[in-house]
Formats: sequence, structure tokens, C-alpha cells
Amino acid sequence: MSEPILATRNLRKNFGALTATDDVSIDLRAGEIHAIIGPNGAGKSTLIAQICGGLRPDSGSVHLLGRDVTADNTQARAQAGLGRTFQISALAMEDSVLENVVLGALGSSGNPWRFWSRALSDTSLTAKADAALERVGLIEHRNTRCAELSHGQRRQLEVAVALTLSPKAFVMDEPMAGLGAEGSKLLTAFLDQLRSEAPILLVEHDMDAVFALADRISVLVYGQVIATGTVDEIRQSRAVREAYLGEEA
Ligand SMILES: Nc1ncnc2c1ncn2[C@@H]1O[C@H](COP(=O)(O)OP(=O)(O)OP(=O)(O)O)[C@@H](O)[C@H]1O
Repeated sequence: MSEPILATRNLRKNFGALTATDDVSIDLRAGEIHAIIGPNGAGKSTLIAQICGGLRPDSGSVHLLGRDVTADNTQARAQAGLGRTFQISALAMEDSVLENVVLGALGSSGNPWRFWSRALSDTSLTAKADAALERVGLIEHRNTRCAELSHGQRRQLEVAVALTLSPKAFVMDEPMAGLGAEGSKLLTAFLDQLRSEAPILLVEHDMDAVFALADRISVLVYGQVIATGTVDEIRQSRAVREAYLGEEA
């Protein structure tokens, strides 16, 4: 099997006596959507933070395209090809849609703030931003203030921001959160085709979306991966039903 695009190896993180990440080794392979599910407090956000560089693990490692990036900060990982969308929106509400995409591309690329005014007249940057907006279906809103977008459109915009860096892997933290049925359907269709461009590690509570999209699912409970498998394997797993879905086996 080809080398995973993104991987964690024996990742561990303690908060005092609590082990929030307990020996987690997961792979994200080319072309796949790998969903991470688990009850509240299972350690999904803590795991994502270590993968993206916001939190340093106590032990274990993170690998991107075969390279150990454990010591790299968030920005370095973004530059190395890790595209991220957030659970809590990181958009600038008073700025336009286009400005948000350019700002995101700049911020992640490590360019200092003082070049901001020049960035908007940099046609290669704005062309890239427009291409990303076109892809997520927001091009006609390029000059709209972000605050005027619907919740669903903001989610699309976050994906556009991530797209500008041509990521090699995406990490998405609850992209469906707050979307209505129609919004979820649209985003599900979009992610479905996005996986062929870059695989997606997807943390998501919306089980309809997870079951519709995931090639593989890993189930996290008390910081541990208790099972990894296909949708059918996870649905049929006795351990998962007992530990997570709360059903009597
Ligand atoms: N900075 C912190 N200090 C102490 N404990 C923390 C910290 N961050 C998280 N925890 C604890 O670690 C455990 C895992 O939390 P985490 O937020 O990663 O879970 P989660 O699966 O993302 O939950 P949710 O689905 O509710 O977002 C929880 O028990 C939480 O209280």
C-alpha cells in the first residue's frame, strides 16, 4: 500500500491525570475521506490540534507526506500542505469574501501583514482566490461582506480559504455544524468530489454525512481508537455499538 499522506504514530497527550489522546495511530491515504467520530469529550479536538500544530503531543509523532512534522508549528504545516477548516469560524466578518480568501492565503503562507494592501492588487493572488471561490460556488459573492453570508456560505468560504494553498491533505473540524439539510447536502456533494484532489480527515457529528462520505471511520472513545473500518464494519462492530452508539449488544 502507498505511504499515507498524513499519519499519526502513537500520539499521546495528557491533561493532568486525564489522557485525552491515548496512543493514537491513524492514517489518511490518498483519495480517501477518513472520518473520526466519538462522543463528546472523546478527544477529537485534542487530536486535531496535535495534527495541525496547535498543541504539542507528550509523545508520538505526526507525519505529512512522509516527513515528521511534529516539531513544526501550524503555519509550517499549512505551508507543507495541510489545509484546515475550523469548528469555530476564523473568518473576518467585516471583510469581503475575496478579502477573506486572500487574507487566509497570505496568513497561512507566512507573508507578513504589512503586505496586505499590496496583496489585493496582486493579480496572481486574487486570481487564485477567484478560482477557489468559483469552485465552492461563491464567485458571485466575491465582493459581499462576510457578515452578510449565510452560515452555509461561510462554511463554503472556509473551504475556499483552505483551497488557495492547494493542500495535499485536508483536516476538517465539523464542517456540517449549523448547516441545514440543504446546506449539508451541498457540502456533502462538494467534499465527495474534493477527496480526489486531496484526502480529508473529517471530524463530524453529523452521522448521515459521515456514513455518506467516509471511506473509513475511526472511532475515538476516552482518547483511544477503539475501531477503524469501513462504514459497514463500524456499523456492525459490537465494540462500537457498546461503547459509542450506546446500544446493548
Ligand atoms: N486544555 C485542556 N485542559 C484540560 N483538559 C482538557 C483540555 N482540552 C481538552 N480537555 C479534556 O480532554 C478531553 C477531550 O476533549 P476534546 O475537546 O478533545 O474532546 P472532543 O471529542 O473534541 O469533544 P467534543 O465532541 O465535545 O468537541 C475532555 O475530557 C476535555 O475536558
